[in-house]
Amino acid sequence: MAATKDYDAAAALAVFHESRTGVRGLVESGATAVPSIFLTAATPSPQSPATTAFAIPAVDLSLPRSDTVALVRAAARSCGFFHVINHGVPAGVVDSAVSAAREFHEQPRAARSALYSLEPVRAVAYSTIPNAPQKGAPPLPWRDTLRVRFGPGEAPDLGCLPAACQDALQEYQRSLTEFGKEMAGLLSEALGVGTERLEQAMQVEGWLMVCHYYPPCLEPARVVGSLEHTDPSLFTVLAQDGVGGLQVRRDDGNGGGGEWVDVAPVTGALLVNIGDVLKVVSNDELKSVEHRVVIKSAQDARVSIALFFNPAKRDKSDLFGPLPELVTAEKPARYRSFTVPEFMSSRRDHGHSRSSIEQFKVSLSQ
Ligand SMILES: O=C(O)CCC(=O)C(=O)O
Ligand SMILES: [Fe+2]
Repeated sequence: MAATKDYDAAAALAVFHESRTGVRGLVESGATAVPSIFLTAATPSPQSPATTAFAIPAVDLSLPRSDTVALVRAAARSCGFFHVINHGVPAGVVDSAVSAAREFHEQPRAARSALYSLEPVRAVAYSTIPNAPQKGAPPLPWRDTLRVRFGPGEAPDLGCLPAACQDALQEYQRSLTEFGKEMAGLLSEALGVGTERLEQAMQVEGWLMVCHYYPPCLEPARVVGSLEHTDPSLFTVLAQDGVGGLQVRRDDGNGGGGEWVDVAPVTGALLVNIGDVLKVVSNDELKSVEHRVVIKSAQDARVSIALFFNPAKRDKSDLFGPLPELVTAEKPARYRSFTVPEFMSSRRDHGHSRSSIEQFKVSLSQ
């Protein structure tokens, strides 16, 4: 009776989106059982504990430049994730942004539901973003997201957000613009191609911000906060509260998926991870690592803000591929060149896992 089951799931999904109040709406309404549209078919559950203690590397921006570059190089080549400390973004700016995101998601239902939209975001949209279809994955994550697009072009009209929230998110994005330029320079130096090279090649911009809210769940082991994925960005900067739940997949050394390990939040740090576009541009020098979010708490909601730094050059004529300096006789180009629209369409077709860049891989066997 697959057809009946599918019909029920589609109907349940439609009813959920029509409520326009996200997962938090369910929790607020006192629901005790997790609806099946959130349940993972696959076992074991994503909650399965990490077996190895593993510390995400830290990069200290107050060290002499060459030491910082060495830390970035080591972290971006091994783990693909690193905490940045002494980053120069005032702690108050980061904390206010995380509080503002929480405030948005914890507003009364009517205020949130006015912004509920599943459409690609122009300036501001709020929704539970469905998972891309993937075998064994539930249709919905246990997560609500406020998406804010800051560019290109004029500053967005954030007038639909509460005033305090507008100011805090805008201030955070402004502060991270400087930080993003600094990070692009460090990553460029880490690749040995000169401070300005990444900026010149692609114009690095942090325009897309996603403010996630992971409500508490009475059956946390049965839901997925964020399904495993790699980021499509050059790099992503994440601010989070102290609840935890982010996990990264360690490399098993053979290019395959290793075990999941917890990324414990570090007070005052910003977390940076390498995305698929930078992996390609670096000709596989840097790693774009799979990550996911599990729900840790039956009491506390978790809040995180991801800012995606992407190439601003994204026309049909702007080609990306491994930087010529990183292609040698010993290390030929691992990928063919492609445009950002081509890459995004591959991601839609292949889901958000690492397979979306595989199709640009050049076969090295001939
Ligand atoms: O909430 C998090 O910690 C991670 C979110 C994430 O991976 C993303 O938005 O791409
Ligand atoms: Fe991500």
